[in-house]
Amino acid sequence: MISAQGLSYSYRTRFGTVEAVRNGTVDAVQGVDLEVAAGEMVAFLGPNGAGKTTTVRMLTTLQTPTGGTASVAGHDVVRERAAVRRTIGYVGQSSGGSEHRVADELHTQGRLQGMTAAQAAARTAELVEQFELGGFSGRPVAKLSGGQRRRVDVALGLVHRPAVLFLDEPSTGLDPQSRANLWDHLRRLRTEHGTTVFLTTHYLDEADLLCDRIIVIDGGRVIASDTAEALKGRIGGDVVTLETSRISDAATVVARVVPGCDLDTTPDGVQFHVAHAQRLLPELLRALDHAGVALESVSVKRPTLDDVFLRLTGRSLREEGLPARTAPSDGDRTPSATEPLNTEVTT
Ligand SMILES: Nc1ncnc2c1ncn2[C@@H]1O[C@H](COP(=O)(O)OP(=O)(O)OP(=O)(O)O)[C@@H](O)[C@H]1O
Repeated sequence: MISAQGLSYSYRTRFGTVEAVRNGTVDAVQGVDLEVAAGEMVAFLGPNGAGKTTTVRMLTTLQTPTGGTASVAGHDVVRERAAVRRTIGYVGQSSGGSEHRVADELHTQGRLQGMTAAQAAARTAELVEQFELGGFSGRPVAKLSGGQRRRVDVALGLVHRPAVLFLDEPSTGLDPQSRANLWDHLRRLRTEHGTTVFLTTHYLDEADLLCDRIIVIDGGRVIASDTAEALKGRIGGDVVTLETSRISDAATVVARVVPGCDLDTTPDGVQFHVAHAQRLLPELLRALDHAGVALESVSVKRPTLDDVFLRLTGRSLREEGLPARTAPSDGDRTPSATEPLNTEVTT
């Protein structure tokens, strides 16, 4: 349903503030290959600046790739833009919300998609019911809570019954309850309507709990693609984390007591993977004590997606200080959360 081969995008920029900058360009997406089957719900996971939004904007025809090819439902994203736009819904990163009433926004979107007034009214009623918007469909979108507004955003992206829905960070800024509620709606969309859903996120739990498959992107390249379980299975064994200020001494002791273990240092200590951690801890703790390495904490846990990311990239998705957004290049602009896709966009 979604297919990309060697998809790439380089921004022209006047300010070189990220490591990916080369000769006045930022290589934001560097040869992405991906395949998403009909009816799949896929999370596109990666840290800030990994290239998620840029990839989605190319797949949704909002930006023209500078390299590679991609198609959605068999339509090329460059040569058959209009056909792609008819097939997809796109919900961008959260907007402030308009001053128009929820029902009017849905109705207008239906009319923009070429429906008659009667068809738009019927579709509005359907979506109000499906997304439980009835309690506030007469209120201005801008006056809704973040979770309510996000449901309206998703409903707006679905007015024309697209076969594929793209969502860019759908739950950023939502409280846990609103996020769970949105996830329920997205799950129902897939199970009841067979919609293919492709969402970007940097929330590990969202990718883990909601999606059939996870594609991990980092530095503009896909570094993994599998189910959450299979990705976690790659880690093998328990994850042991030792918090200490004596990081290199702790690493030396761990390497001696658990030879061949996969050892990483973190900002607060060391982390390694081993089968049956509980059996080796007494000996390890004695050795650390003997070496005079004081520990602030010890934890043992089953692998998480963050451990997978740490293994793949050598750093945690939760780390601060990941690449920041550079100053926009000339001609770029940000779409509203539910930009009508039949509007031509210059990139
Ligand atoms: N308009 C732009 N001009 C120049 N560089 C840009 C522009 N937009 C994004 N970039 C850069 O391209 C890279 C990828 O950005 P992108 O927004 O695709 O990442 P992302 O994974 O969606 O990040 P986030 O999670 O923060 O939304 C980053 O290095 C970013 O700074």
